[in-house]
Amino acid sequence: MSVGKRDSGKDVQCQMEQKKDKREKKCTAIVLAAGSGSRMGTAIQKQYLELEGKPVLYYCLHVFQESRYIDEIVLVTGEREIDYCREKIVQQYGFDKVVQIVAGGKERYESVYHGLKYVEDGIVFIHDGARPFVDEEMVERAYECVLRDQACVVGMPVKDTIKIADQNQYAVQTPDRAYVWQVQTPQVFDAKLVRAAYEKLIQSGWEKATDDAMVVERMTEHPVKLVFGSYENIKITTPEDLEIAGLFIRRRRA
Ligand SMILES: Nc1ccn([C@@H]2O[C@H](COP(=O)(O)OP(=O)(O)OP(=O)(O)O)[C@@H](O)[C@H]2O)c(=O)n1
Ligand SMILES: C[C@](O)(CO)[C@H](O)COP(=O)(O)O
Repeated sequence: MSVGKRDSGKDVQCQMEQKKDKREKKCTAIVLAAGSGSRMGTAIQKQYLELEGKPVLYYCLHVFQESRYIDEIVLVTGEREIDYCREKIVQQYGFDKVVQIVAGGKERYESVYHGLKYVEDGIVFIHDGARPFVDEEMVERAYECVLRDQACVVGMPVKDTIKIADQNQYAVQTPDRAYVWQVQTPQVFDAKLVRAAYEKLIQSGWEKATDDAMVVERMTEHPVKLVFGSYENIKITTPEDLEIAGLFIRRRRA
């Protein structure tokens, strides 16, 4: 390697360190892995299925473990999977940023609520353990956005035309797709804001929250900013998603 090249490598390293040093807030990732995976229909829950030699859950934990933004990880699993996760995932792959492994609830929002109890103030990244393709650039975009807006979610503009249907499955509306996004995770918030929203949600008894942005929107009216995720940041939900995920990983390795 030439001296010039080595110097520019040093510069890049130095810039990265400065960026890290400039970080203003502690960041905790809550990784959700307490779902039953009913739509996947496999005997083993989808987050533990093998994907190119590693459990699905491994991939996002690896990204957060390596991230220069994430300080700690709270892993939320089923009560019966806590020991398995500790031994076969956290210890086996050396994920030492995992500071808690806690039992989740029946619904996703209950699992988030349990996880939030272990988060101190700062910033919280709430992420589906069934989304293996979060990456460092996405984490960075979300981090920069949350510093300004206190609440943001990653997602992508939809590619298809969307129809709103009535109960009889007749199309009743076609929203302008320039304003329609499909949201993903991580969903990233100021910890105090999202904790207050979840406290209110639990008190309200409302049971229809399918993502965290919805909880913040309804319970606090605080605006939630949309940040670009990626079209690869899929959630493993049904069997074909696992095949697609395998393809993405093999392509990256090639
Ligand atoms: N009670 C729940 C439900 C879901 N999740 C997690 O939230 C993410 C997104 O949920 P989803 O894909 O709906 O997972 P499942 O509930 O497992 O799947 P299904 O709805 O098909 O049963 C997953 O990482 C899942 O493990 C969770 O931690 N606790
Ligand atoms: C949070 C989420 O992944 C955003 O797309 C999604 O809403 C989870 O919903 P699910 O019903 O648990 O799949």
